Amino acid sequence: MGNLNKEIRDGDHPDITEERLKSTFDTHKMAAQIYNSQRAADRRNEITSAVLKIPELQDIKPLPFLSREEKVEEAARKIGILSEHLYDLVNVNDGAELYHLNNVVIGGEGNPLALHGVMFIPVLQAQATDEQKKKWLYRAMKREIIGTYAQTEMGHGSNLRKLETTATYDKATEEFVLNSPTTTSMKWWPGNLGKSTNYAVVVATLIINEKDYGPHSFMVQLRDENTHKPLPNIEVGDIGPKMAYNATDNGFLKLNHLRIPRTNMLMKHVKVEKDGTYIKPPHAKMSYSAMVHVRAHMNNTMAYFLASSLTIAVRYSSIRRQGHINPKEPEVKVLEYQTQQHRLFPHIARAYAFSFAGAETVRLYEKVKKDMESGETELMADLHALTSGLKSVVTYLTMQGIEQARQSCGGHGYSMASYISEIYGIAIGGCTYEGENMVMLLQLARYLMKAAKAVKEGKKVEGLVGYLSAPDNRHSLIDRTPEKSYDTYLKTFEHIARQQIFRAFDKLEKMLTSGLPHSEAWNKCSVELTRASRLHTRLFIAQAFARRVHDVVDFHIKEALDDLLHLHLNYELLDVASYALEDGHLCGEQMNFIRSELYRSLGKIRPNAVSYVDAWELSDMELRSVLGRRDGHVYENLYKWAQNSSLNRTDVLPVFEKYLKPLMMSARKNSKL
Ligand SMILES: CC/C=C\C/C=C\C/C=C\CCCC(=O)SCCNC(=O)CCNC(=O)[C@H](O)C(C)(C)COP(=O)(O)OP(=O)(O)OC[C@H]1O[C@@H](n2cnc3c(N)ncnc32)[C@H](O)[C@@H]1OP(=O)(O)O
Ligand SMILES: Cc1cc2nc3c(=O)[nH]c(=O)nc-3n(C[C@H](O)[C@H](O)[C@H](O)COP(=O)(O)OP(=O)(O)OC[C@H]3O[C@@H](n4cnc5c(N)ncnc54)[C@H](O)[C@@H]3O)c2cc1C
Repeated sequence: MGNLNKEIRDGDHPDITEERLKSTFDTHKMAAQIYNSQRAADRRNEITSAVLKIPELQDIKPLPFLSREEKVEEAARKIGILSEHLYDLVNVNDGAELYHLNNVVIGGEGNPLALHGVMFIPVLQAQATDEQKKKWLYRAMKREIIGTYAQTEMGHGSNLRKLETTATYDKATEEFVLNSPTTTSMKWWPGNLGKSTNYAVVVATLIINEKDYGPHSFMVQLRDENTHKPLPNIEVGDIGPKMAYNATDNGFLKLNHLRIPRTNMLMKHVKVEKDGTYIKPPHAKMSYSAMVHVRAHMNNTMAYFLASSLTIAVRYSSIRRQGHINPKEPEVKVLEYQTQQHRLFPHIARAYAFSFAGAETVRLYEKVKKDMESGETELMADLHALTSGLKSVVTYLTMQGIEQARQSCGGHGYSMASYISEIYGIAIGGCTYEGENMVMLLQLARYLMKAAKAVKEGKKVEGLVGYLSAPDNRHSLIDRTPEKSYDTYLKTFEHIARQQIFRAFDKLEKMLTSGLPHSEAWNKCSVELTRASRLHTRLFIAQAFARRVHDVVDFHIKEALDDLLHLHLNYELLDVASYALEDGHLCGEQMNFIRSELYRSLGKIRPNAVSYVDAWELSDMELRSVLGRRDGHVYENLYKWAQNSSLNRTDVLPVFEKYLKPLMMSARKNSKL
């Protein structure tokens, strides 16, 4: 097969060039699959090229060498330049392009407008009336004001019904009185709340005539638009350094009987009339739309984080030589070791899978969003279930994959020069934010239990849970069908998910029949319930991957994706096989078959490994990793990178005279005695 990777460059490390010459597919055509169209893939590269030509948009030094204050300032400096020139420099057209521009120029550690774009604008789009949009949304879109989404409190994040911030309606003045009555009621965590934003959508418990109506959204001006000083009755600040994501000022907010006009409650779907009459929304959870928005997009964000770490690890593994396979031959690239392949390749397949599952999720999200505009809410439950499960499974598996990528780089993986630790720190926030993973799995479990109940009652269920009422084979046909017939794999995944869903259902029913209150029975079944949710979600991911491969027309791309899918199905099935061994759906012989298919897949993927990660088209500027450099010249650049360390400014640090010298002197004196 001739080289299809057009990006062979003079001067690149010969070991990495050798990899690219082996490629069986055109990485830019593969990028079209990852980014869902050739146009989108082209645009990413156009944007990167435009940015590379603008000196003031380059990093002033590698980000790990910046202090927190410098990180915050750098992000703000760049966002200022970008905001001014967004259209003339790169003519950004949509959210995906904006996200890419942000990743290249600023990186994943955040910026003052992060929550403005990700939550503040979406919440206004979904929940503000036309009049409110005129007042705030259009100003927000022009960046005349900067906002965030302030929901979580020090004491409560998951259980929204117990938020302590109150919004009490005062009929006499037609105002809401917003109050943080306790320390734990302070808003705590919202991104950019600390120092950057001057407005926030604050989620507070609505009280009318002493009746609690649950969480509702209110627009609150936090700071003076000119001086940026906090307004009276408002205390606001930064919550301090975090594991990562430290260019972002996650903040706290204390409201002291702050009065805002009645018309500051976001009232597109729900209303409080002047006289205090409450008008319910068409669906009780419409006000949760901003969270669903982020959850729906998180698969792609996580795929990106995972792909970034794998790009670094796979490229590095192709130039890192250590040890021998054949003692008579030179030291091998560490990528030749089967353990290294097993450590990395299944995660490459997952990154692709998350991206394809993400594309399907965003499509459903867009449909539901459109429906909601006209008050249609039928698909909200499906979307909530799907996004809750995916959010949890994808963030968790991404965490595993990034950590494997780090370990696969040996000692240099632990250095910030790899940048993997920063990517890890940013990505794992996703296991917590936008719904703690266990909590979200249990949300999906509610949906699954309803479906299981319907099936038990003899009803047919459809859509995402349709397989629950479909015919099932007693034994898997996995090693009894022609090669590359994925139906048998998917049927085995279906069987596993179905069995676990009904196992959890039966356990729950048994406890309920024995007289246990529902919430107690639910808690006692919750591990089984979360397992059911994970298996259901992993089935969906495998199906989405198979659907995409099925739809691809280009022969080389289809073949390369098919190899990844084959690896994915075998690896994932081995990971969950105990469920199918338990009831004899799979037997020992089939386990051997799956294992040998997995090892065969690793060998098949190996020649294309660098191309699979190159296809994500992540520029050096965007990766910010010495190990992940596209040209493979790691060692000389590691040395250059270390020169940035402020500890190297002088040969002798003041601590020598201050502490080390006296320590050694006194030790020497003592040893002479
Ligand atoms: C583009 C983005 C990309 C990347 C992001 C990058 C940077 C951003 C960085 C950080 C952003 C982080 C922002 C945040 O973290 S904001 C705060 C997020 N907080 C949460 O997610 C809180 C999680 N908790 C909840 O969502 C809820 O409390 C709850 C767990 C869902 C429970 O709610 P509750 O009101 O008590 O409801 P239940 O009684 O449990 O359920 C009743 C009923 O309602 C259904 N339900 C719940 N939610 C929804 C929904 N959103 N849509 C539809 N239906 C919903 C639920 O299933 C149940 O239905 P039943 O039929 O079973 O009764
Ligand atoms: C980087 C980052 C950015 C954030 N940005 C924002 C933001 O912009 N705006 C905002 O409002 N918030 C933000 N948050 C807050 C975030 O949304 C919450 O921290 C998150 O929803 C989890 O809630 P919690 O902290 O209350 O966790 P808790 O609910 O206290 O979780 C603690 C433990 O309790 C368990 N648990 C809790 N409830 C249940 C249950 N019902 N059943 C079983 N187990 C349970 C959890 O699984 C977990 O193991 C951010 C958080 C982070 C880390």
